[in-house]
Amino acid sequence: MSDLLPVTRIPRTGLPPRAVVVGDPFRAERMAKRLTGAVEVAHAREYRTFRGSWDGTEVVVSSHGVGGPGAICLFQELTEAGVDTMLRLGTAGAMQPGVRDGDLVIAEACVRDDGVTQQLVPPEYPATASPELVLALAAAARDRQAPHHRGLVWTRAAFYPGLLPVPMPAYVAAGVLAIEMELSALLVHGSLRGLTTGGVLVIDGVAADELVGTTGYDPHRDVVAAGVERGMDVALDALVRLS
Ligand SMILES: O=P(O)(O)O[C@H]1O[C@H](CO)[C@@H](O)[C@H]1O
Ligand SMILES: O=c1cc[nH]c(=O)[nH]1
Repeated sequence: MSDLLPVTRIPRTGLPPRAVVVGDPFRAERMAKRLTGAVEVAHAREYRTFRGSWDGTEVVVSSHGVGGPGAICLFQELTEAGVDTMLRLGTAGAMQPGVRDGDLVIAEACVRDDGVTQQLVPPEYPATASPELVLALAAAARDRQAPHHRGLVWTRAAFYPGLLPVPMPAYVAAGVLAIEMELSALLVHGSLRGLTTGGVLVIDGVAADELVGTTGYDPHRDVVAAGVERGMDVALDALVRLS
């Protein structure tokens, strides 16, 4: 058997047990630059994996790309490698007034529209974050004075619209805070494997009807970049708080 896992090329042994996972491989690299003694341990496809330490705690930082089906390959292989705590730092569109660009949304649970976990477990099964990670994230955000909200997130597989109506008004009326694409896959995977999992998302625009019209979505703005920088510190601090 190879010493490397098949999809991500992560070594099967030797990784620390706590990880931050992000969508964008460049975000993983930027985050690794914050760590002491960072080394890249794997790079295959959209999956880049680093290890290093933050405030004396050894951590993994890994990218999972866009979309639940690809992301869950990383979550599975990190689990095979011995990681037992995974925290997603992503971006998301706001769904409620008062949830602003650059704010953090700490997920308590997700709507499971991820396009992959329906093939693993019945759709009624919940996608919930580990409460200790929710509280650690909230405490870290407070300490960093990062504007933040706690609540429900909609994970949805389709980014660009198609022909079918999107149930946005119902989920807005139901108080869902933000929409993104991978977190429920992580939370369901975590529950099925007995892991500690959670997520913190940086708001990068408003998820209105025109949500992902190619002119309406611009995550490449200073207000989002500043939020991502805060989100990285908050995510790493939360992992340290757990240890
Ligand atoms: O910024 P990341 O972590 O990639 O998260 C969000 O951004 C991507 C869409 O642009 C999707 O992956 C979505 O979940
Ligand atoms: O899925 C996503 C991610 C970021 N912003 C959005 O509006 N949607």
